Amino acid sequence: MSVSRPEPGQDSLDVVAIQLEYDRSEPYSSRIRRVDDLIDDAAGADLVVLPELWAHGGFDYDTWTDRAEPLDGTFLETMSRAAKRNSTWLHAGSIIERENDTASARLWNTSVVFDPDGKIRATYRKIHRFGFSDGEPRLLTAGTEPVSTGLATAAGAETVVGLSTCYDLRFPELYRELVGAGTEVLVIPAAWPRARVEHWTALGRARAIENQTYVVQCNVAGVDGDVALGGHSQIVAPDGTVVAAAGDSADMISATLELGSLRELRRTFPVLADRRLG
Ligand SMILES: O=C(O)CCC(=O)C(=O)O
Repeated sequence: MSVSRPEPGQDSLDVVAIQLEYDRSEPYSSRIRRVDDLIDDAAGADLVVLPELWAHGGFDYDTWTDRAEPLDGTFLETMSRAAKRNSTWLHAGSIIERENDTASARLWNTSVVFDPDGKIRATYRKIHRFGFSDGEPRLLTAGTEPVSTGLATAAGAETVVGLSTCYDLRFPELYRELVGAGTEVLVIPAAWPRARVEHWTALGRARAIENQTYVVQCNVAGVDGDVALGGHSQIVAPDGTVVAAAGDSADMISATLELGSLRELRRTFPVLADRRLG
């Protein structure tokens, strides 16, 4: 992982997380067009975040092989144009990424981050696959590399964003690695079920507090097949305060991330420096 640490400063970052709701009757192409318009509604943000597998369907396993795309596929081309049109950083959530056109091609659950020129600046293949003996472990290859990326705004703010996806949230050791690489903002797209939504909100706050990072969690609402999704996207400050929160249905939440305050907290309450293991 190669990232540079930002210079200290009183920078801030305006973030919007778009909590989507969809059902399987909505055609794939219409869903993409609808979300493309929603990205325009977030115009002015420095960073726009979408949920995990929102186009491909978080639990729509039977469609994954057909819908899977390479990183230069048409769906991500649409996301690239949206980032460029709005001059925004866009975390496009994740896609089912296809390795190549062969029948034995590997598939990954891959998050993709575009810069305001519409260029891919980071991709992250989900390391912890959800489903135990079914779902992701059955269909997808696990990622192996933690990924973070530098992010700079036109106004001069600079930070490092650490990537992870949904079930990863249960594995705190991943976040320690990301923080070791300079991460100040954790972005976590998800398709997290309603049955365990308390875990989603509590673990997001825990990751923020223990790592002294902002945490941007973007979930899906509604019902995907027979799975009720949890919604409750949230943006958490490094002291654990929830600064923006969504409810049970489609929503757009926003917050200004005060990077100067984060750096001040780390300076005045330097718990990360007291780590003894790893
Ligand atoms: O950990 C959980 O409870 C949900 C995880 C999940 O739904 C996923 O990673 O897709």
